[in-house]
Amino acid sequence: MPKQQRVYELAQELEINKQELVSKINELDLGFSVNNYMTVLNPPEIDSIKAALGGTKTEAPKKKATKSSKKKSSKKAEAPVEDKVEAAPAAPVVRRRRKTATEEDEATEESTETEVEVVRPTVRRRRKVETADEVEESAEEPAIEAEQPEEVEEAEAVEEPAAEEPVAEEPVAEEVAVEEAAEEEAEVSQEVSEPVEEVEEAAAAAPAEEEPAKEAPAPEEKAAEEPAEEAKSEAGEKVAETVETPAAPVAPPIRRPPPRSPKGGAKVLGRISESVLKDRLAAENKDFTPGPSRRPSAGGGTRSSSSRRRGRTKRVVEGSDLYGPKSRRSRRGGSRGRSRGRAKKTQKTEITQAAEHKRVIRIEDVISVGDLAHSMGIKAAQVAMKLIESGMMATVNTTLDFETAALIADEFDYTVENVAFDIANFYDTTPDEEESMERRAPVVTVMGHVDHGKTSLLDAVRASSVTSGEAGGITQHIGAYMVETSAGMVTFLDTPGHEAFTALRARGAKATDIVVLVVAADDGVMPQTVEAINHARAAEVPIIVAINKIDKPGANPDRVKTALTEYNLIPEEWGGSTLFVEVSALEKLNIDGLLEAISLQAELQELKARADRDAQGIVIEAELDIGRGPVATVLVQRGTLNRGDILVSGRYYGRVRTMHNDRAQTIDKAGPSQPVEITGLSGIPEAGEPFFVVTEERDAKRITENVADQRRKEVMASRAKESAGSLEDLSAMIARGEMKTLKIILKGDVQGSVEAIKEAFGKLGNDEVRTKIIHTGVGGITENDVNLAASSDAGAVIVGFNVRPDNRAAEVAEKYGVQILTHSIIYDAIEQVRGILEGLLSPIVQEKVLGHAEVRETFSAPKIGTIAGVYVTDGIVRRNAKARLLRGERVIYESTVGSLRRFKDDAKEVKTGFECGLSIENYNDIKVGDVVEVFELEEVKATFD
Ligand SMILES: Nc1nc2c(ncn2[C@@H]2O[C@H](COP(=O)(O)OP(=O)(O)OP(=O)(O)O)[C@@H](O)[C@H]2O)c(=O)[nH]1
Repeated sequence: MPKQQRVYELAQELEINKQELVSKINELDLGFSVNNYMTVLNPPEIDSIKAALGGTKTEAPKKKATKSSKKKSSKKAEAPVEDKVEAAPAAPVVRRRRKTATEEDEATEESTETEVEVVRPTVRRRRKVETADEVEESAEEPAIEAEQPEEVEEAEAVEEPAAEEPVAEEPVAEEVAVEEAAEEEAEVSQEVSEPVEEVEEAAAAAPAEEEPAKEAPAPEEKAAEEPAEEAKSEAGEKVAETVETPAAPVAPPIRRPPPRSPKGGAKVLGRISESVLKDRLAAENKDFTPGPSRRPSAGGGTRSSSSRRRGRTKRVVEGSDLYGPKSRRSRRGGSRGRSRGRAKKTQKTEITQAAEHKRVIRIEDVISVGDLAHSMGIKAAQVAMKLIESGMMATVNTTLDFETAALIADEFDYTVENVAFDIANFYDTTPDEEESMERRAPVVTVMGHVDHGKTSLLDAVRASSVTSGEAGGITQHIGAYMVETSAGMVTFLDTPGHEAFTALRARGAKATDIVVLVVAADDGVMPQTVEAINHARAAEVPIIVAINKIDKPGANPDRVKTALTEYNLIPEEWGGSTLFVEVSALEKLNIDGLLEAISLQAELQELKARADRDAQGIVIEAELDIGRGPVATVLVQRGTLNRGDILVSGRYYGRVRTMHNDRAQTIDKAGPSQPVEITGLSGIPEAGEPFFVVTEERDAKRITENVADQRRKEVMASRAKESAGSLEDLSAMIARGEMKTLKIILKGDVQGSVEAIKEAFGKLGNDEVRTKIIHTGVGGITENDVNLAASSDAGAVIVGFNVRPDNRAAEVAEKYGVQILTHSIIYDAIEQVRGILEGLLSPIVQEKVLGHAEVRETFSAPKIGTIAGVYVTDGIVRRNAKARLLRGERVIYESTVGSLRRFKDDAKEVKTGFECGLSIENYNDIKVGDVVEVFELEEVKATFD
């Protein structure tokens, strides 16, 4: 001490159950919460937990004793299960009861575990928990399995009773998987426990909610520890079976004395008669499938803890949105693991109607058919069938986008929720209450054709500002500034030019309230004027037309007005609704008139914002200042930005260290429509990137990390799509000279075949193209492989020999456009790669002679030059075909056939035996006796042979 501890370590120290400790920490409202028992606690947190849990320790010795004895018996039971389960005699239920009933004085959570064991064998559950723990600590990465989705399906269908598949086989090593498993366990436990209570009540047992296995008689525990392990295991299995198979013989229930305990959350132990249980479930309109390989409940409070955790997922930063992809992967892995475990445990599928709240499937943009089916607890084939019925060919690996997944899920009465990380979810888009808002300055952007006077007009406006002459009011360029007019403040974005405007708009940010369209009176409506109109229209921003340069002699404002009517910009005096102002930026004529028009327009728009809230806004521009680090000009759009606020913008965040207004004055706060220059960000955000303020720095960190991750993937995706969209694209790349090597990631089922294929690939190719193995490995194709392929400079293909991509890898490959080639015959793999390489070879250009023509006479034509009167001796002569002039054996000139005529008519081609006149493009020195050889070039696919 003092040192950090994980929750489970503290639980060990406090001698309480780790899940229970998680629940308690979150219940105690200590000012922090924990996600799961792997969460790291700081010394102060540890102290406050210990202080708050002072009373808990008193229970510890009992618990420990119970737990250890339970573990002991549980462990004893484990070993034989796998080998002897089939040989064991069936008498199970009683034995199970005995074992579980031994848990005298067991604390809340322990008793709930026991209760689960009533209906499902303890052995497996205990093992899963323990194994998961162990794996969690030891394994960094789940074992890669050459997992074929079909196998999963098969497994679901087989559903053999198989306690022998240890959960540790599954890649559940990661924390989140375990956590999720725990959550689900809790739910199962709760569901299962309800009937138990009922049974107990029926058996005249009183306060079912109250007490763990207090009444469990000691002899039963002994019985549980008897050497007849196999019988016990068998018992567990049998319990499971009898519960779901109505025809199975049912052992008579053993009634127990009503349990008593002052502690809440514990459940009464009692043996459940299958028929009673079934009746109970039937009464509740539920079905019961004992399959889920869920761990025993970690305590009476676990359900609430689980829901608390869910509740937290809705929090900005605790949500699943913020979990890294790694966690998500492990979650998936975990869920697959459970699926398989469940499949092997049950004899046959029973359709379990999920509770309403569980009928929501959360996906991140996409989901595979297999995963979707799994989430709905149905066979992938059913989902595939639905898709095929709707006209979409699908396999278990087909990736569905959110819309399709939602449609299909709806067919099965499920809802799909897209929980993909989207920073836009963090922007508060709910409008503030009308009464909380106050008038704000309009934000104006000046646009127009080049040289029509945008900059001059902005300068003139700035100079006209009431405050411009103030001492200390040295204007500095911060990309935006506020001008005080007689009608109030106006904010000008000093980003003339369409690019800046569109850059802001491209990010969905609407920074501008009014566009001032500058049109030079002497030049009129020009292409960029029209572009500006279109941009403003697209952004639904009203336009004020400033007809500039009216001081110029050739100025013709009416011509401009007339021209603009074509674009539906009609001045008021002509019956329209557009404000037109005639100005001279140079002479500073009527600048007030322009500002007045702006104020009038702003009034019409009733621009309001709430000031007393966290700031939100947009980055106008940002750059790196050598001395100050990243400097950003931001426009506050709602709320007030304070110095010291934690600001998040795209990938970057930081505490606002300094804040200056457009006159370089240090300020502490900035309200709506105010542009300020800030420092303190971790990087340079892009112009147009929205920003918002968060309270916790760690929230900012997590959000920006996710944004960075997401943007990286987007870049990778677009790059991969461009570069590795298809094999044809790869060929196109080589044609463009962009790739000379075919990068390959090679995965195989065994090292031997990987080595053999690697060697064979190495021999393919020639001087021009070759393979380059950038990664090899034994095992299934994983998301990492796909990421590697996608991030490879020129894209890479993945070759899988006797292995397939897991669902996640397939999804990501689809997303990034990474090619995955799977084979089970080495020869085929080699041939395909050879084919790709050959496709990458530059085609061979061959010459094909079309024919010859002998020059019989020559004459010259005005415009054309020398015309040769020729006789086609063989083949054909074609207009525009390539031609070379031969004099004897010498090639005199190479060009194309220009004009081609027979008598007075133009001809396309002339055949053997005919005469015609032709010219050779750019060559006149044709002589009688020369031969014109006509030919064309054709491309032939190159091969290595
Ligand atoms: N006579 C006259 N000349 C003007 C007026 N406004 C601008 N000019 C001149 O027009 C030219 C272009 O003005 P700018 O303000 O640079 O025009 P701009 O639209 O900002 O140009 P770009 O930034 O290149 O798109 C300059 O030489 C200005 O002096 C005006 O009202 N009257």
